[in-house]
Amino acid sequence: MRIDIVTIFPEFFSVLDVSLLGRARESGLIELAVHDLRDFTRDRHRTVDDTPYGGGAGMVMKPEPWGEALDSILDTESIVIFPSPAGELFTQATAQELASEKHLVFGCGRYEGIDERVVEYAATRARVRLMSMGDYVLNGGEVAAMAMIEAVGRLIPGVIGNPQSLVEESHSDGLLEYPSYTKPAQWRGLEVPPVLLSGHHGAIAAWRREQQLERTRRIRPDLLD
Ligand SMILES: COC(=O)c1ccnc(N)c1
Repeated sequence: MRIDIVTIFPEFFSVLDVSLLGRARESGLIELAVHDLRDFTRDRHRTVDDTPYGGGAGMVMKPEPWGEALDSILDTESIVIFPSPAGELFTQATAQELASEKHLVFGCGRYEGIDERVVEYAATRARVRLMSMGDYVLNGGEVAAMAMIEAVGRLIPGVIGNPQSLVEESHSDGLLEYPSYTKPAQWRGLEVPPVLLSGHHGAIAAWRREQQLERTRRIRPDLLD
């Protein structure tokens, strides 16, 4: 998979050089490039924003630099993702879906957002989706893009060492994950549930499933609708 990110804070993504995704990039499983939107400006001050038509507080990102940036990146297989509080909710199912794409392009907005014509123009060149991480506002799309890149990247075959660990985690089967324990068996007067020490795999699987259902009912009943 190739991932391109357009942002005015390219240094924000240097963290993607380390850890899991860093290794995935070294192994060629993921090809990632970060583009500074200001490199696509034509004026001396490398201006990326201006006042909003119709008035209102704040500034809007100008369309011209975005047009030049997207023209240099997009191909027919690209899908452009604009992180936005006005987007569709990004879920594990979305991550699974995007993990099979060949080319993800993240357009990270700042200020009061990006001129809407950028989204309209991008849609003439590629598939476009606005994606939200939940009902809250951030200062820019970078944090959301980072979360989506991690959520998607870890699902790409070969990125995670043991693919089985992807099967038993929260939301992979629509439920919250069961609680996990490791040594020591007693810690500060707290015990590990005895069934987990029983070696009885059937009973352990049944207990874990019940824990998933109980937790989901208690914490995220909406997932059971
Ligand atoms: C500027 O972007 C945001 O504020 C944003 C992006 C994605 N999800 C959100 N909940 C907010």
